[in-house]
Amino acid sequence: MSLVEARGLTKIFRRPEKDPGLRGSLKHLVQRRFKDFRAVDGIDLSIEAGESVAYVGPNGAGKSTTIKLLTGILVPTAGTVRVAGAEPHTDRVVNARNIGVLFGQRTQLWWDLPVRESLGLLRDMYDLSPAFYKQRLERLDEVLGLADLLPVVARKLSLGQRMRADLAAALLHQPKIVYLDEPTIGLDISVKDRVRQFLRELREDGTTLMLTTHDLGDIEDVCERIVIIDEGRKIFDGPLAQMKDRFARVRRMRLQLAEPTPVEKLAERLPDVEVVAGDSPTEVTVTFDRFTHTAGQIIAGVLDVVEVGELHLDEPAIEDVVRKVYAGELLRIPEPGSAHAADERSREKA
Ligand SMILES: Nc1ncnc2c1ncn2[C@@H]1O[C@H](COP(=O)(O)OP(=O)(O)OP(=O)(O)O)[C@@H](O)[C@H]1O
Repeated sequence: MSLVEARGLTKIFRRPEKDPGLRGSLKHLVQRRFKDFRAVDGIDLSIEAGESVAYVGPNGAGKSTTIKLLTGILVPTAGTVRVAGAEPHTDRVVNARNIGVLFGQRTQLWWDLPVRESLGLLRDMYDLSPAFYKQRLERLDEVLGLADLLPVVARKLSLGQRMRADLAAALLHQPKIVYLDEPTIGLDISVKDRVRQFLRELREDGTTLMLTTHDLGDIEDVCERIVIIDEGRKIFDGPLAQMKDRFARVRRMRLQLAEPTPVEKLAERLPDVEVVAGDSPTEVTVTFDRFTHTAGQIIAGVLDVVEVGELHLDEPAIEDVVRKVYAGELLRIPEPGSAHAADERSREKA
């Protein structure tokens, strides 16, 4: 069985529905109306021990709600969820021992206590033996540079220091899986690098990671797998490289031509494609939509006009794809070659 197993996971919130203005508010006071809203809508998710998964989607996609369902903070409306064999919302104590949680925007440290005392309280809550606690603190100090922070009161820590102390708090009991919500938000580059390096080490130690982030660097540096959700539904689940393949739509080909050729001649032969002259009269760059043209068609079109010496197909940037995810544009991109893609092409042409 996978470490995390969710089947048809669904969370429906009841939202008050009221007409605009004061009149609407007054009416709502006497005659309450509600509407169901599916924040998480039938998600299937399996995560194996040792995996590191980025869980991404535009604002309001349902990321935090999913994490809350997996951590047992929320009870699902429908579907099932098991984490290390336990049902998070019913087996709360067992679940708490198996998981660690870090919310980049909030702290789980006691605000007015030195970090050492917060960690001591967590040690007692998790019932850790003195030997285990000592060995854990040493390990966390090695990777997070914790020693300097231990005597400092949480509210006096800088954001980067607070994040290190919070990571230690989330990891003290050596959980099987750690959920990280925006773990590098607001950190400067050097602290970010340090946190990412630590997350990689954690992964190497065999800890399973699931993180939500808007930061491409976190995804590239820490995760092998990416799950994209939108409007509560999963729209992609696979390796990062595959995501690029599936969603990166615009491709760029740079060609070295056998002889100087006006770009207009090439453009005539390649309608719906952008042809731009390069630095020399024998260089051109062709930008095309991978869903409407293949690289082979582009090369054939150019060869009808002129011989080609060398060509180079640029790798699509993951950054472009992630930007589209956060702009909520991915839903509109159909699977290449699918009937839906053909429909969209004919719609675009029309
Ligand atoms: N307690 C609640 N009651 C009603 N609606 C809620 C509640 N919690 C979340 N929602 C709604 O559910 C949807 C998903 O919210 P969620 O916080 O999971 O999104 P998210 O993907 O984490 O977004 P963000 O990137 O902005 O944090 C949103 O439309 C949000 O308004």
